Amino acid sequence: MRTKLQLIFPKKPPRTREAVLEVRELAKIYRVNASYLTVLENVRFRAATGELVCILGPSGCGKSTLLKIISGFIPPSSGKVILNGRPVSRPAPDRCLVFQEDALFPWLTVAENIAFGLKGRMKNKKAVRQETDRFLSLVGLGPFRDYLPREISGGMKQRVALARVLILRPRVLLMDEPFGALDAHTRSEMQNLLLSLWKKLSHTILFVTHDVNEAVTLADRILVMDRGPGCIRTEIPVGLKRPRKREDDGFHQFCRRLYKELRTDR
Ligand SMILES: Nc1ncnc2c1ncn2[C@@H]1O[C@H](COP(=O)(O)OP(=O)(O)OP(=O)(O)O)[C@@H](O)[C@H]1O
Repeated sequence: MRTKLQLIFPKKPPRTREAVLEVRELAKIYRVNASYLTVLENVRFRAATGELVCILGPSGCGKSTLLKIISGFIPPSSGKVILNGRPVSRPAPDRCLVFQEDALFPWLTVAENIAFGLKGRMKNKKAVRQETDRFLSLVGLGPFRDYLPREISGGMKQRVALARVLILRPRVLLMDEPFGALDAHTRSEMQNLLLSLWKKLSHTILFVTHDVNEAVTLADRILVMDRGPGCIRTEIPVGLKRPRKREDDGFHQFCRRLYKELRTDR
């Protein structure tokens, strides 16, 4: 049965772009001591090439578990993840995961951290340097190329974390509350940076958050999850024009509707 809010929100327009990622009837059961915990049940959705999809849901609904399965770090108990027509069975550079606390290599400089994943793939040192410079500049860290991670701020570390995965040209970028530990101003700067990189590089992004404002700022489409066990309750296309401004009435209205959708007693 459709909820009241599903009736208020416009239906997603027909997808014109090819699906790059398909999650089919995914379930995950963890074994904890002697008992079993069903964390995900019947999760299914698709993400088109170049689409920015936010996954929004309460704590413990299985958002991180879902991203770990899509990245191939853990297997599902049943169901499948299909990327470009092929089932995912292990981690691969076509799917890169960025976490809230991204551990950079502390003994490498900013530029060396960004170049790290390229070295096994590109033999030509000049080409590695050129690519590294390009990504340093894309994330605004050109002047900091020789700094060590301990010498830069939390926001700058997340820029390095972003650059070092984007340089690998993943088909799908998986982001697990990547800006959750940043102050409000830096967080907003990082959201703008992510949007400008996404516009330039047009990769598909799955972005997990429990911040309604963040989801409305970023997403083409929001998947709202429920817990106990985790499933996708509804999909909401965000029809607001970009760039989105938080002070706009349309933005507020959208957030209010989403808050309602997230309430379990609605
Ligand atoms: N390796 C594991 N073994 C057993 N249970 C786990 C494991 N990983 C996660 N869980 C459980 O699965 C449930 C979902 O966890 P998960 O981290 O995926 O949720 P989440 O929605 O990302 O939460 P949050 O928003 O708080 O980060 C929780 O009850 C958690 O305790």
